[in-house]
Amino acid sequence: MLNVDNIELHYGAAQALRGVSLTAQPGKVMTVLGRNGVGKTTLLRAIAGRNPVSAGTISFQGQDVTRTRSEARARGGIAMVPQGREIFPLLSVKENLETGFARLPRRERTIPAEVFELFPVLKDMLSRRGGDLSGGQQQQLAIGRALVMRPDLLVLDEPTEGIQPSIIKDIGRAITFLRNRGDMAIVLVEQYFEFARDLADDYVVMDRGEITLSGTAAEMDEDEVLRRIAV
Ligand SMILES: Nc1ncnc2c1ncn2[C@@H]1O[C@H](COP(=O)(O)OP(=O)(O)OP(=O)(O)O)[C@@H](O)[C@H]1O
Repeated sequence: MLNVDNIELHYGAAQALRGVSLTAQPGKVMTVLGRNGVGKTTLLRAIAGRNPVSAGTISFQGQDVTRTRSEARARGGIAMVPQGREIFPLLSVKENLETGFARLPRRERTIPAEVFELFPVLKDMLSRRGGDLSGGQQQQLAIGRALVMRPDLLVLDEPTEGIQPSIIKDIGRAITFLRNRGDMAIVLVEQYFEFARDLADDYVVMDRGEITLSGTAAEMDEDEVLRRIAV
C-alpha cells in the first residue's frame, strides 16, 4: 500500500534523509522511533508530500506519488496528523473538523460517526473554538479531522507529546480500533517508547537520517532499541 524506497531529502545543503525505505500495510501500525532531530518528522512530511525528496521513490496503492503534490496525496487517501496539531484556533471544533472535507466529493461531506465514538469530547465541544481546547482535546480534534478525510493511510507525528495520561489512553485506543478495522495503514512517529511498542506491528529506528534497525514488534530487542533512542 505505501512503499517508500530509498529516499533522500535535503534542506538546502543539509541532508535530512539518507536511503530511507519503509512500507506500511492496511491493518498494521508501522512505528518510527528515534531521538530528537534524526529525521522522523521529515520522513512523515515526505510521505505526505509536504517536502520534496531529492532521490528515491514513494508509491501509494500501486501509483508512483513521488512528485505528487500534498493536496493530491490527501485526495488520494493520505492524511497527516502533524506535530503541534495545527488546529485553527479561531474556528469552532465543528469547523475544524469540516476542513477535512476539502478532498471529499460533496455527497461524502459528513463527519463519520466514529469520530465522536472515539472522541466523545468533540461532540460536547462542537461549537467551542479550537484555541480554547486543552492540548489533549486539540490532539483528539487533529486526529478527528484526519478521519473526516476517510484516509487509507494515516500518519501521526508524536500524538502523545505533551498530553495527559488519560487522553494518551484514549488516543491509544483509537489507534488500536482503526488498526483492527483492517482497512487503514498507520505510520506512527513516537518518542514515548512504551506507547509505541504496545501499538506497533512493525518498527524502524532512525538515527541521523538513516534507518539503523527495523523489524516486527514481536521480535523487537527492546534493550537494543532503547539503547538507540536514549538521549
Ligand atoms: N525546514 C527545515 N530547514 C532546515 N533544516 C531542517 C528543517 N526541518 C528540519 N530540519 C533539520 O533536519 C533534521 C531532521 O529534523 P526532523 O524534524 O525531521 O527530526 P525529528 O526526528 O522529527 O525530530 P523531533 O523529534 O525533534 O521532531 C534536523 O537536523 C533538523 O534540524
